[in-house]
Amino acid sequence: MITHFVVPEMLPDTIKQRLITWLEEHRELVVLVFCLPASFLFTLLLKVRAWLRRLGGGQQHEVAVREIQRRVQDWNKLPAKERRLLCTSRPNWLSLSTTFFQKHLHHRVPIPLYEILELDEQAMTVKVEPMVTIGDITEYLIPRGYSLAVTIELVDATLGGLAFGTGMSTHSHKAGLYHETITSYEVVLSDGSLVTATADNEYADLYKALPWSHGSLGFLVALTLRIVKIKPYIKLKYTPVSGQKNYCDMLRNLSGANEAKPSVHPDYIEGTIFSRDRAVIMTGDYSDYDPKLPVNHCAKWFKPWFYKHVESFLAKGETVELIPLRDYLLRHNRPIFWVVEDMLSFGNDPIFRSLFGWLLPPKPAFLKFTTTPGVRAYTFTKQVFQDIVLPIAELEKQIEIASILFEKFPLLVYPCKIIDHGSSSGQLKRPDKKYLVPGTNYAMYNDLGVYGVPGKVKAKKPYNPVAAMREMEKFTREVGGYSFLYADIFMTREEFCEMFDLSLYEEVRKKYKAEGAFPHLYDKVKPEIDVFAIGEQNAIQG
Ligand SMILES: Cc1cc2nc3c(=O)[nH]c(=O)nc-3n(C[C@H](O)[C@H](O)[C@H](O)COP(=O)(O)OP(=O)(O)OC[C@H]3O[C@@H](n4cnc5c(N)ncnc54)[C@H](O)[C@@H]3O)c2cc1C
Ligand SMILES: NC(=O)C1=CN([C@@H]2O[C@H](COP(=O)(O)OP(=O)(O)OC[C@H]3O[C@@H](n4cnc5c(N)ncnc54)[C@H](OP(=O)(O)O)[C@@H]3O)[C@@H](O)[C@H]2O)C=CC1
Ligand SMILES: CC(C)=CCC[C@@H](C)[C@H]1CC[C@@]2(C)C3=C(CC[C@]12C)[C@@]1(C)CC[C@H](O)C(C)(C)[C@@H]1CC3
Repeated sequence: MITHFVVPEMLPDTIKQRLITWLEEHRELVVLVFCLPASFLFTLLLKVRAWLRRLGGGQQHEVAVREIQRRVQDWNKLPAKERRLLCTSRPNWLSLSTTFFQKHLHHRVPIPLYEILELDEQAMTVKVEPMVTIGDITEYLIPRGYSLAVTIELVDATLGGLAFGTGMSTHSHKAGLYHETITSYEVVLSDGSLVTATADNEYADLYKALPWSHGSLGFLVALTLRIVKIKPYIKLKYTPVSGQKNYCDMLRNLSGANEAKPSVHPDYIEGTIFSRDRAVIMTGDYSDYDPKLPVNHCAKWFKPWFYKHVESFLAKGETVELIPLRDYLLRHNRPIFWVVEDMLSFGNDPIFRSLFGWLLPPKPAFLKFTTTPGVRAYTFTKQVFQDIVLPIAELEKQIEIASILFEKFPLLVYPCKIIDHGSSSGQLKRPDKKYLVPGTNYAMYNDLGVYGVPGKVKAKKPYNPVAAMREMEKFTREVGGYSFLYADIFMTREEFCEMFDLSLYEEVRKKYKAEGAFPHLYDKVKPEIDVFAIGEQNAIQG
């Protein structure tokens, strides 16, 4: 895929074709000598930019918010014909979605809000501006002995983006999805007014509809999040399990899907599925230093990639080690879970790691910045990036279907609590009663992560990306699950409305005059390209 952007368009076709063939044959060399150093420089440039922004001192929160309100009021004064729908001016290449929302067709409003506003140790909350990243907040909270209740593993994700998209971590079987940890949102509505929405104030309907709204109801200018107390290490136990039912049962029991026993469920749970029949289940608890246990600084650049380290326990058997909290939270960083493996097959080689490990991972923003239409088509036809929230009771079926459709391992499993908030629950459909954990108001779901080049593509077997993804989405709808909307979706509008419950959302859009001001959720997250046509062209025929 790299080839398409290093070959200048103006070259004669024959030379261009030869160059492309050469580059494709030496793809990994191109990644090593061009892509990784360029990504490294790009990351440095972004850091300098952030540093300069800090040096300049941010605007006072109230002043910056008034400026956003003023811009929205000015937009209201435009003649109706000139009023294009509103979105933030954050460039799409900075965002962590695989789609490229067409911001240039919209009226872009800058949201220059990068500050952490207040830590309240009594209430155990932190108030932040929306462009604060996971990197910034962990840098601030961890030395003070706290962490967000749901800290996702990608340092570049913003706290606002996660609030309006969604987020989950290996602690989500206790804390739920990221939005369950948000206690209030401050939002600028389409008329320029500023409101604070909480679960029990007059804007409770807005509070419920904001998660999974992707900026289609208003501009977020501040949010308050729950925090938890931490310890310096995670005591992590790796348990290899054979037999699909065995590892699925184990994940259900550990996460509390069958019975709620909060004191016995570990703080962190993760499953890495290496084949239909073999998995390693990881359970972690906060811990102080224990001289009896080995300490593994697994995030250091010369260490084996985490999922490879995990895989080694299939042969070694059950093992316990201490992992410093930072290393635990960053465990999937260098190989971006297992995405980098498909770009650089020798990336986990000990010699490569010792010499060049520090160059990893390539920055998602760099990869997006350099994406050409050819690369974009390649990404969704020959690769798959999906996180899907599904009832854990159906875990065996999930694994069967994903392995038939994509032949891609490892698969990622994070258990996650989905709370039934009653009749007006927002965009997430209420969990089916049969999935509720007895005596509670929640059901245990899980994230199923499928990342990389499908085995069928590698083996040049028949593969139609659109048909495969639509099959996966159909299954998701049938069991009452939800697709993460940062990823490409292949549903029609009707199918989308079947997967999500948009009744409260549509009411809220009318009531707070988002209609005609912000794009509709479906329009905001649907792929910007004609996936059906491109998918058909790129399907591998049998
Ligand atoms: C203790 C700790 C916990 C972390 N937890 C998470 C997490 O939960 N989820 C996640 O996605 N990422 C986590 N990280 C990673 C962290 O977000 C990134 O390392 C950092 O914020 C930005 O990375 P960088 O490569 O841009 O900058 P770097 O060059 O790695 O860091 C810039 C500077 O900030 C310091 N620093 C970086 N992160 C922290 C931190 N969290 N606490 C104290 N000082 C820090 C570094 O020592 C350095 O001086 C954690 C890091 C640390 C040290
Ligand atoms: N572990 C996990 O849970 C992971 C989750 N993700 C996903 O990544 C995304 C977060 O990435 P990030 O790059 O930070 O976010 P994005 O920039 O992709 O923003 C996500 C959505 O929220 C909207 N939005 C963001 N900030 C504001 C604001 N201040 N006001 C109004 N709307 C706003 C964006 O609208 P607009 O287009 O107008 O900017 C966009 O539609 C989420 O979608 C999340 O699901 C990714 C990785 C891991
Ligand atoms: C719930 C959990 C564990 C989520 C983890 C999700 C990550 C694996 C995803 C989130 C964003 C993500 C899809 C991304 C990519 C890889 C997988 C990521 C990092 C990449 C970098 C793959 C290459 C693509 O061309 C492109 C650059 C568009 C994307 C960007 C987002």
